[in-house]
Amino acid sequence: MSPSDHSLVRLLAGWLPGQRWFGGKDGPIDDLAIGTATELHTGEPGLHHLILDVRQSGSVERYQLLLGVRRELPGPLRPVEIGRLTGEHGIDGHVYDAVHDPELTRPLLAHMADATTVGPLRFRRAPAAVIRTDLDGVPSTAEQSNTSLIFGDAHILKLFRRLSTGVNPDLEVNLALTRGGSEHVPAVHGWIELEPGTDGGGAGDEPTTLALLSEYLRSATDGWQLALTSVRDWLAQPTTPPGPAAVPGSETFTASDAGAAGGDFAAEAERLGAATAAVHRDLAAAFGVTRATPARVRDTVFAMNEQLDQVSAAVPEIRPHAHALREAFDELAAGAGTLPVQRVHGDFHLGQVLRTDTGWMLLDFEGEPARAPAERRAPAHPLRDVAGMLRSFEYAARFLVARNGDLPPDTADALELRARAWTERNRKAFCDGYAAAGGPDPAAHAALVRAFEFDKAVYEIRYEARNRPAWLPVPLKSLAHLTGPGGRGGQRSME
Ligand SMILES: Nc1ncnc2c1ncn2[C@@H]1O[C@H](COP(=O)(O)OP(=O)(O)O)[C@@H](O)[C@H]1O
Ligand SMILES: O=P(O)(O)O[C@H]1O[C@H](CO)[C@@H](O[C@H]2O[C@H](CO)[C@@H](O)[C@H](O)[C@H]2O)[C@H](O)[C@H]1O
Repeated sequence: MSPSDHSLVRLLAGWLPGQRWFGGKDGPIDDLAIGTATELHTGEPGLHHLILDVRQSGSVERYQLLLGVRRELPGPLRPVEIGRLTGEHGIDGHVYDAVHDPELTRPLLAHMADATTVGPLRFRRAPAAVIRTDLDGVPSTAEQSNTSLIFGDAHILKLFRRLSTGVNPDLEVNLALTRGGSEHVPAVHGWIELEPGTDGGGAGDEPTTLALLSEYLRSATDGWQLALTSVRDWLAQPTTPPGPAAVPGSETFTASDAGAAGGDFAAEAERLGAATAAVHRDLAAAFGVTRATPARVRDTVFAMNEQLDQVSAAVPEIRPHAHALREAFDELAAGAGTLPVQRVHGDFHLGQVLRTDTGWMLLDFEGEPARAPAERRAPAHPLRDVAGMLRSFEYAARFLVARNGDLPPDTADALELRARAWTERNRKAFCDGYAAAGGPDPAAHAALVRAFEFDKAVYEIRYEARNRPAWLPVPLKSLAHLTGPGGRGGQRSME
């Protein structure tokens, strides 16, 4: 296959915007080129690894793809067909997203087990890891930005879809935490990387991480699913009698009432807070703690305002909230003292935590996919992660309320009250667990937490616009609550 295969390029340009992991849905593709093409499996079916250079609004992003080629496409693979090539550059057959073809997933494990190099691709096995080569991979159905393949009950391979030059922080941090003996992260089993110099440069001698193979935590359920189950239970509590009084005690309905419902999540939220504090300690031990001067804190606030400018330009619906957002950012700048900063998770939310038989595990230290690699690695105050998780409680409740569509106003108000009660109860439990386990007390740093939460909400609006436009109402609606009267913008009393 040659990088100048125009038919393939045309097919890919039409196919990319429909993929969950494509982060450029907010604008057209101006140009697409195949950066590297590496044949990983010859014959029928064939397997090619592609790196695509996608130009949009003047900048180029790189995406990774495993392309399968078959003369005849079996029924189960038809939905993932990209198109058909008729002899161009020796390809005569159907091309498709190969992560859905179990036959083509085994070679990936075999290459990692043997630590081979194929063209610019280097397959690596972690020291002491045993990689099974007799398992087929099945794509995970979890809600995620990349694509993960699950190999039996042994391994999970995350294929980073949008590539950042250099070692991915997910690999870097997981290796460091595993080495330090952290109990809250799955073991690294291997990875795939791109030789330095083959990817447009920019990172000196550092290879670019393409995929991460980890221990598969088979008994685990992710926090997002657990939280949704709890919210669903709570929202479905019978209401009596119908009509305006349908909300049980709506005027006096409190966060503690939410605990009376089935599927209460608060004890889990508290344990999750404790696990988060433990991982922050492990991260501090592995990477150290430094102190950010007031000038650096003001730089952080500058970056928050800058992100808001960018998002306001792209998503006009955020503009009515801009003033309240800037007030919260400026309050942090005004009171800026010296802050302890360290490596943090960087994109902490309920989809990044797994409840196993033995407790909570933390995943995906990649940072926010929409940020530049240097920003993702930058030390931050650990309450930034706490704020991320607090947003996630809000998301879980609001996601299900949004799913109910247009409801009569009374019913909508009732659901809103219930959702808020669930959110408050779990936010508090999480913060209590975090502080009790030795983390800085969120209640004692309200301005900091608020600024981080608002900044995360702005980030989420951009993320949803680019990746999942159908979800955009979730963070937008929560902004109205956050910045409105009685929202967190008005909760100065915590300090
Ligand atoms: N080691 C693991 N064991 C079991 N499930 C996992 C593991 N790692 C990830 N998952 C599942 O995959 C989902 C997505 O993983 P994540 O690393 O957050 O991917 P992404 O960065 O693409 O969002 C998680 O929410 C979880 O359900
Ligand atoms: O998991 P990723 O590292 O890819 O993070 C990105 O995608 C997340 C969604 O998959 C996104 O998280 C947002 O949606 C979650 C529900 O799906 C919610 O729990 C989070 O609170 C919310 O931020 C994340 O922001 C993004 O970086």
